[in-house]
Amino acid sequence: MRHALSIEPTPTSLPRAADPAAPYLEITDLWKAYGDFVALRDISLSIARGEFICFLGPSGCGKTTLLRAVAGLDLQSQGTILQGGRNISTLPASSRDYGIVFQSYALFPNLTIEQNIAFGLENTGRSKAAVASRVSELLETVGLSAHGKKYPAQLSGGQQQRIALARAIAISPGLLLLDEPLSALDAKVRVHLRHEIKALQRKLGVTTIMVTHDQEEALAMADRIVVMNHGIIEQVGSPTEIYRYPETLFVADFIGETNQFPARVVRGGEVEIGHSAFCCATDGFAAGQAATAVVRPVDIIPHGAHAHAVNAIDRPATPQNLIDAEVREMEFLGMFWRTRLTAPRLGERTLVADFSVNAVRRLSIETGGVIQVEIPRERLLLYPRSA
Ligand SMILES: Nc1ncnc2c1ncn2[C@@H]1O[C@H](COP(=O)(O)OP(=O)(O)OP(=O)(O)O)[C@@H](O)[C@H]1O
Repeated sequence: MRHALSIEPTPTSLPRAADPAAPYLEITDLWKAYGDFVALRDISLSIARGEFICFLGPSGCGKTTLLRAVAGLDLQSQGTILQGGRNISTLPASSRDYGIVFQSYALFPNLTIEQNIAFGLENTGRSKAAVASRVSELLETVGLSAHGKKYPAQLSGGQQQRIALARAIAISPGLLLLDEPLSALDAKVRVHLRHEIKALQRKLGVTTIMVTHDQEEALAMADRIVVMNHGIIEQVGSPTEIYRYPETLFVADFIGETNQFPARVVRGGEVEIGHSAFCCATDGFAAGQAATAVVRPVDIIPHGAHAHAVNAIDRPATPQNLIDAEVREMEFLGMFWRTRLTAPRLGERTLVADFSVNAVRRLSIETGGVIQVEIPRERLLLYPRSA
């Protein structure tokens, strides 16, 4: 067993000669326990210089614990962390090279905005004039030049968070850590600030880790997402990889929406759902194996009533995956229609499908109507299920 639950004294080494191909942050075999409870279990992760990484997962999965280990705010029980080739595993937070932004803006209420930003700069040996010039540059960077003389309470939540960001990047840290920085803001400000943070990160090229439980935020902002669950990493990948090719049922379910059906592999390339067989990739599954079949509502393709006909214009790519379905409910969600369908071939279960406004109009889809829908072969995913 690797998880000896004590802090391993790891010597702090001098930085290695910079190798541009080497990861900027390298976490290896990291464990964290609180008493008997293991919060992080054998985490290994490499982050490239300049990457924007999101730690994403449900409450309690360990994402904040991992961020705090990187920051030196909570030491890991075991494992190593290298930053820029330097072993920082046991360095105190004050000796590490990062700026951090928390969910609660954590600005000093009795200091002006300028003084808040200047705070971390004043002990860096800069002259007063250099500090003032850097502060005004940072205020301009976050678009709040007119507010330098105000106090935090005189700014909105979104503005305060931009100041917290300016303060975090003031000393040009090697690493920017963002702990749910947008969670306390209302939806509109959150979406706006998302773009600002991403643009700023790109401009500065600073390696960034953001903790979030908001999948949309992670998909919109991250170069790569680290999906966590119960103290382990379930998958690391780009937003499209995570969304399109979830490696586990947990990831499929946590990112985006899913229909899930109990299924059984019939033979290579074919799976039985409800009362009939559908085509899908069955790599790694044996004939007869129980599985959970997953398809996203947005991936279901509506077809005209006669899509089966040999000369039909919108003939499906996989005719075997075309099913007759009755529209039980329709809900207009602004950008699309969410429908609930029943289909004899799927048995008792309801299939949720999202159709564009155009498709609904073009195919005259309405509640009570019978349509044909295709479950595309490449969008039907299988995960192991205990029988
Ligand atoms: N100081 C502590 N003592 C004991 N258990 C802790 C401590 N800090 C965290 N934990 C536990 O470790 C687990 C991971 O906590 P962590 O804060 O990392 O989760 P999280 O993924 O960031 O969740 P959230 O989104 O709710 O903040 C949780 O079960 C939590 O209860």
